[in-house]
Amino acid sequence: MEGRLPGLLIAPSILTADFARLGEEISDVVAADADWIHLDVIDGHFAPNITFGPAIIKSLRKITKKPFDTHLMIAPADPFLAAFAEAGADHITVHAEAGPHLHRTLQTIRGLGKKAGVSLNPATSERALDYVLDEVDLVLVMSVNPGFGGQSFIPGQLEKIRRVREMIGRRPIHLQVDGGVSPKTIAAVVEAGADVVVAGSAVFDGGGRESYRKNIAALRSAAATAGAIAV
Ligand SMILES: O=C(CO)[C@H](O)[C@H](O)COP(=O)(O)O
Ligand SMILES: [Fe+2]
Repeated sequence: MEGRLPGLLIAPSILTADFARLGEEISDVVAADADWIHLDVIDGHFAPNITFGPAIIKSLRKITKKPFDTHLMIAPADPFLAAFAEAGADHITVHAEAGPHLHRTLQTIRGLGKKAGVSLNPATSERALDYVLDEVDLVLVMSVNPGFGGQSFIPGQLEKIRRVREMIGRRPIHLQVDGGVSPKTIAAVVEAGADVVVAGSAVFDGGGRESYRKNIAALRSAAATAGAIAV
């Protein structure tokens, strides 16, 4: 497909969707060519917002078979991993800052039969991944501080994305970037090494599947110009 970067996955974040019509909103982004559905779980303790938990995810599971990419901004995460797995999460990503036993947490997620992800806040070094990469299926670099959609991309995170890409080497690990990704920033993110981008406000703009289709297509074609766009 013209303007489409092979291998790039787009994961719309439902944080900026209309929560009164969440099922329809998910059907609409699926119809609009989303690859994964990114579910932001926030507890008001680890990050300053409160969203939803396993019960909502279980209901949404009926809407689509697309991978549910679950971003846990909660601490502690360990007591809730089984509930998110049972609710239908496919990927469970925890924050490196959320608990003292990251290695054990990642082993638990894989033991539940799910893909294990680690997320890094903007102030967290990529060195937090040392000694756990063999337990990881996905690294999520936050390009905003966690909690809210619609924030501005933090350009300093591009250097971290490049370093994580180098650390991953030939391992089969996705490198995902989340926060402030738009047609203006996506090329730089992809050029730095991301193969999965999360986008909330850039996708859920306009309302309805035709707008979402245009928004996702705009992200894909901007990504395909990697090299030409600065942030
Ligand atoms: O994890 C998140 C916030 O904590 C969201 O996934 C992220 O902010 C997406 O929204 P936007 O693309 O509007 O920045
Ligand atoms: Fe997220």
